[in-house]
Amino acid sequence: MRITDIREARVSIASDIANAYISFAKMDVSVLALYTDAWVDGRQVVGYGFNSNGRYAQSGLLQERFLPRLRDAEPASLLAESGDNLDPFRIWDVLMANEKPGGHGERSVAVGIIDMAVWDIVAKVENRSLAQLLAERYGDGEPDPRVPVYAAGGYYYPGKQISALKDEMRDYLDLGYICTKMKIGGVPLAEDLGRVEAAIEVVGDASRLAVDANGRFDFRTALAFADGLAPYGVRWYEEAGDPLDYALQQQLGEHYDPPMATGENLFSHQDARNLLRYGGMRADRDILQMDPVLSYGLVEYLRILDELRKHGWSPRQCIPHGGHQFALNIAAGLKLGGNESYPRVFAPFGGFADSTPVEEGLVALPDVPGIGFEDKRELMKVFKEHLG
Ligand SMILES: O=C([O-])CC(=O)C(=O)O
Ligand SMILES: [Mg+2]
Repeated sequence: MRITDIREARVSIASDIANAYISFAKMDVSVLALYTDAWVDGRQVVGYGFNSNGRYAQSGLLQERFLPRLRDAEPASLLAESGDNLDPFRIWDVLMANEKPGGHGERSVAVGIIDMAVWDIVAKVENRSLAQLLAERYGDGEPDPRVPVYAAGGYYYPGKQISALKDEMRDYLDLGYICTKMKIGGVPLAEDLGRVEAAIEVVGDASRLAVDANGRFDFRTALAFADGLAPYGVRWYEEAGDPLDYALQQQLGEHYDPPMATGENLFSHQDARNLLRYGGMRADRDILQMDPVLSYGLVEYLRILDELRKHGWSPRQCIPHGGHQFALNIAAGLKLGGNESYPRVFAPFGGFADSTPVEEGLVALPDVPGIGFEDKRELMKVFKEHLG
């Protein structure tokens, strides 16, 4: 078996939304197709990958460094022992040859995109969903049949009123979600608390609403928001300060008892380990959001989960960032606590398979080999248009 063609393209997901830190006016993603000479059930096996929102397309790193390494590798060096499927771990080593440790930058995103496409292929060659494959290789044989998902949104839009935020939250409930998330930190505390109250009014209970500051706050502001939020009892308080400021996170945890969440901007098992060592995160309630695509792919995410276990954490405390089907398969197969979802924003990369609507906050996985993109018509259209 071999990879016969590699195609990558940049696709815009620009919109007029903003969180407390960035505008998405120029946001884009890389999409990738790896063609192979393998055929299953009369179909050529093609693996697809893309990066989650929040980091830009990785065309430069992919075209100049990582895809040439994949192209130039001896085909047999990419294969599992059996010789009839790819080996994601061997491929990871090929991609990361001559890369120094630390300073991960965004190469972790480029590698994650390739890793997603590789796992799509591996599961398709085995003719089962990635969730099933992961449960068989790393779990107890059976994936979770349904995964809890929450609707992420609640962004700042130009001129957006409280009434629009409420409409948005209502829309998510109508789509079958029970829990949602909204942005904070883009306006003064009092104004944000008004927005939080309005959202709670719609979702019905503060425990169904998470809030996300996107790393905006210094310690004093993080504490002021903590004091403002504490009486409500929101589901979690996400990325209060800079993602690498473990001391801030640790001190926040001493003041703020309800759940905190962070990790979407930690891109390696070493960074995740530092969070567990120094960030004061509490294994009985806090949520870890490392995103398998942004952080060097599933190969590295498995190392992150190993670190978690060593530090006494259950994978059930992980709810990955990104709202993509790759993480949904990982959540089901490795029995995480849930997955993010973007039902409206970042379409068609957000949301899940067409045949598995969200019901009561849970989503099933389609019975489709691989990651299941073939059951997501609008996304397949984008792949076909840009990757042939
Ligand atoms: O606004 C963003 O960058 C996305 C984000 O933080 C999230 O999904 O938690
Ligand atoms: Mg976030």
